[in-house]
Amino acid sequence: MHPFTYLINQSNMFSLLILLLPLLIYLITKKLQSSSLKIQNLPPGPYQWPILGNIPNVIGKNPHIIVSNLAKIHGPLMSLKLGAQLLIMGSSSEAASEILKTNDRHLSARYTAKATPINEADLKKFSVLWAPECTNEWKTLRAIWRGELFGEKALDFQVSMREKKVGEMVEFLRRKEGEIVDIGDVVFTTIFNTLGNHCFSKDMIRFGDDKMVKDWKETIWKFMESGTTPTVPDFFPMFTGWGPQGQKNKTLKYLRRLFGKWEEFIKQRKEIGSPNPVKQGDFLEFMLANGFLDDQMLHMLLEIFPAACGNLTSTIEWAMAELIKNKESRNKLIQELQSEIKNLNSIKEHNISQLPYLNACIKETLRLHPPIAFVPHLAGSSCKVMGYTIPKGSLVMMNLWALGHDPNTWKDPFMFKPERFLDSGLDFHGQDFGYLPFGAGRRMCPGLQYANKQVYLILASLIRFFDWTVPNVNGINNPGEVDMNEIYGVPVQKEKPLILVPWKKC
Ligand code: HEM
Repeated sequence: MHPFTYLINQSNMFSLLILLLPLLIYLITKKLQSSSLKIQNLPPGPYQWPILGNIPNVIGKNPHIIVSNLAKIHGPLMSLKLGAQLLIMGSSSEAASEILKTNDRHLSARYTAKATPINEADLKKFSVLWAPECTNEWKTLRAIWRGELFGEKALDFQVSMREKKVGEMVEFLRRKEGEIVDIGDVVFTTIFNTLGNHCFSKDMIRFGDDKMVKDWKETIWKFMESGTTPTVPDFFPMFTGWGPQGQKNKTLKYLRRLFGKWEEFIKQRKEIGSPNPVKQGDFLEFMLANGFLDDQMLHMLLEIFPAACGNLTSTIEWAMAELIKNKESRNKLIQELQSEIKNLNSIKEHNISQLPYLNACIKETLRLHPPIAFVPHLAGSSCKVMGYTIPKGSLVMMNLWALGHDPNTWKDPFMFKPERFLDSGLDFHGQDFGYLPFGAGRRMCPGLQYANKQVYLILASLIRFFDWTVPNVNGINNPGEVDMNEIYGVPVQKEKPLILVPWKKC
C-alpha cells in the first residue's frame, strides 16, 4: 500500500473512532444501567442520561401523554429517573390494582412539591390532600369533610342550595341569549358560589362580573400551578437549601390572596355572628362552634375551593365540548332530558339522578379527560409491585390518563362513545382498576359524591334549557371546529376556553 494512502486510512479510522465515541459511551452506559436496574430489580425504563436521568424524556406540554407513549415501549410499570429522584410510573389496570389496592398500605404517602409554601408540620396537622402520611389527623379531617360537606347526609342538606345556584346560572344564560359566553367562566362562577354558600352562606362572584371571575380563577389556578410544579430541588435534593424561592414566593402570593378573603369572612362572622339568628348551618359555623383555630380553618378552606372548582369546571367544560362536537350523542342526551324534565322553569336533582345516558356521557368525559392525570404517591416503605421492587422513598404515580386510553381495555379509546358505559356496570368508585378518574384506595377522592351531584345538575341544565352554537368565524359556524387540544396542569384543561352562544329552548 502507498504510504500516503495508509496515512489517510489511519486518520479516517481515527476520525471515525472520535465520531463513534459518544455512541460507544451511550451503549456502554445503557448496558450498565439496564444491568443495574436488573440487579436492583427495578421496573424497566428508558435510557437515563447522565445527571438529568429521564428529565429530557418527559419534558413537554403534555407529560401525561408523553409518559403514556413511553409506557407503550417500556411497559406498564416503568422506572424513570428525574435527576436523582426515582419515579415509578404505573399505566395499566394491573399496575393500578397492585399500587392502589394490594400495596396501598406501603404506597399511600403523598409527595409534595418543594415549592409548596406550607411547611411539613402544617401539612400534617391541617391537610387532607397534601398530608404526607395517612395519620390519625388525616383520618379525622377526612371524616369532618365527609360528615359536614361531602357525605350523603350533608349532600341531602345542601340540595336546595345547589338547585338555587344552578337556577341563577340558567337565568344568567337566558339574559345572554345570542351572545358569546365562556362556558368555563359560567361554570366556575356557579360552583364557586355554591361552595361559598356551603362554607360562608355567601355568594363569591356576581354572574357576568368578568373581572372578578378572572381574578378568582387566576388566583386558584395559579396557586395550584405554582404549588405543584416541580423545581430543581425536587429532582436534586442536595439543592434543597437553595430553595425554589422564586416559585415559593409566587405560590405564597396566591395563597395570601385566598387567605386574605377568607380571613375577612371569618372576622366578620366572629364580630357580627351568624347572619341567620337561628343556626346558620354552614361550614364556617361548624368550625367556629368546634373551636377550630384560624389557621386550621384557612387550611381546610384552601383545599376545598381549589380541588372542587378546578376539577369540576374542567370536567363540565370538556363534557360540553364533546357534546357540541358529537351531535349524535348530544341529540340522544337531549331526548333523554326532554322526557324527564318537562318544566322549563326549574330543575330538580331527583329528576336527573337516574338518567342512564347522562350518566354515560359524564363517565365517558372522565375517561377521556380525567382532570387529575397523575396521582402523586410516595413509597413510605419498600414493597413489590408486579414482581419488581419499589424502594422506600420512590415517587409512585398512576397515570390515570393512560388507563382511560388503554387500547387493551377500551375499543376506539380516543373516541367519545358514551354507549360503552350503558349496561356495562363499570363505575368510578375505585373498584374497576381500568377506570379510575377519582383514584382508588385510602387516598381516593373524598369529593366524589359532591362532584357527581354538581356535574349532573350543571350539565343537564346546560343541555336541557339551551341550544348552543359555536360562534361564527368568517361566516362559518362549525361545531367540528371546537378546539379539543389539552394542556397539562392540575387539572388538565382545554388549551383554549370553550366559547359558545346560548339560545333559550321554548
Ligand atoms: C370531577 C371531579 C373530581 C375528580 C375527577 C377528582 C379526582 C381526584 C383524584 C384522582 C384524586 C387523587 C387520589 C389519589 O391520590 O389516589 C383526588 C383526591 C382528592 N380530591 Fe378529588 N376529584 C374531583 C373533585 C373533587 C372535589 C369536588 C373535591 C372536594 C372539594 C375533591 C377533593 C379531593 C381531595 C381533598 C383529595 C385528596 C384525598 C387524600 O389525599 O386523602 N375532589 N381527587
